[in-house]
Amino acid sequence: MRIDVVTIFPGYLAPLRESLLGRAADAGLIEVALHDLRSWTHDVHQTVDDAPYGGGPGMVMRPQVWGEALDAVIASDSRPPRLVVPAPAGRSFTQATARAYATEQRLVFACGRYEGIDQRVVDHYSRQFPVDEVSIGDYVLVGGEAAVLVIVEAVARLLPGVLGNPRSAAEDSFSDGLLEGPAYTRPEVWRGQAVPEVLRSGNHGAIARWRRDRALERTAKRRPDLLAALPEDRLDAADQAF
Ligand SMILES: Nc1ccccc1-c1cnco1
Repeated sequence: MRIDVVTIFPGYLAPLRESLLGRAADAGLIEVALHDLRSWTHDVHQTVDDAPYGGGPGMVMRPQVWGEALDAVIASDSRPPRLVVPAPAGRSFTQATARAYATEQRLVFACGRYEGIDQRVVDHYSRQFPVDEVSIGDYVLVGGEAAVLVIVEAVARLLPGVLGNPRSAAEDSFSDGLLEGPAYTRPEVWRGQAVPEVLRSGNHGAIARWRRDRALERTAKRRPDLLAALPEDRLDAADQAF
């Protein structure tokens, strides 16, 4: 997979070259290219934003700069892109989104700052490629860069060969629609707290049941919305207690 990120703070995306993603890039599983939006400005101040039409607070990013940047970046590789624009008004980015993005040959991220990017940029490219405005949560960031780090990590870990243990991608939180329950490791007792007996019993059926119950309990308490969204056939008779 090829990933391009256009941003006015390329240094912010340096972590994409570290650890997990760094190894994946070295192994050629992911190709990450960072592009400084200001490279496509032509004035001495490298202006990327301007006052919003209709007035109001903040600044809007200019369409001309984004158009030249995205034209150049998209043309730099033959793989057809999905353009992803992190935005507070975007559709929610979920594990399902991550799974869908993991099937793409190429993702091009446009990192907006200030009050966003002139809408005509998204409208223009939507006529040529799939364009998604996505939100990673209901809070306000200064720009899209942090969201790109989140999205790229969630997507890259699903790519074959990126994770050491492929099973964990399939079994992690949200993959069965529930939150993961509590996890324990040695020592057996720590500050007077013992590991639940069942986990040391060697009874795999009982352990699986206990883990499912803890996941259902935690999901019912912390994310009842996830429980309500579960398809009927995903809950068996023993689950009905939640
Ligand atoms: N708040 C923001 C400001 C700028 C670009 C993205 C966001 C965002 C993305 N997901 C939540 O917020």
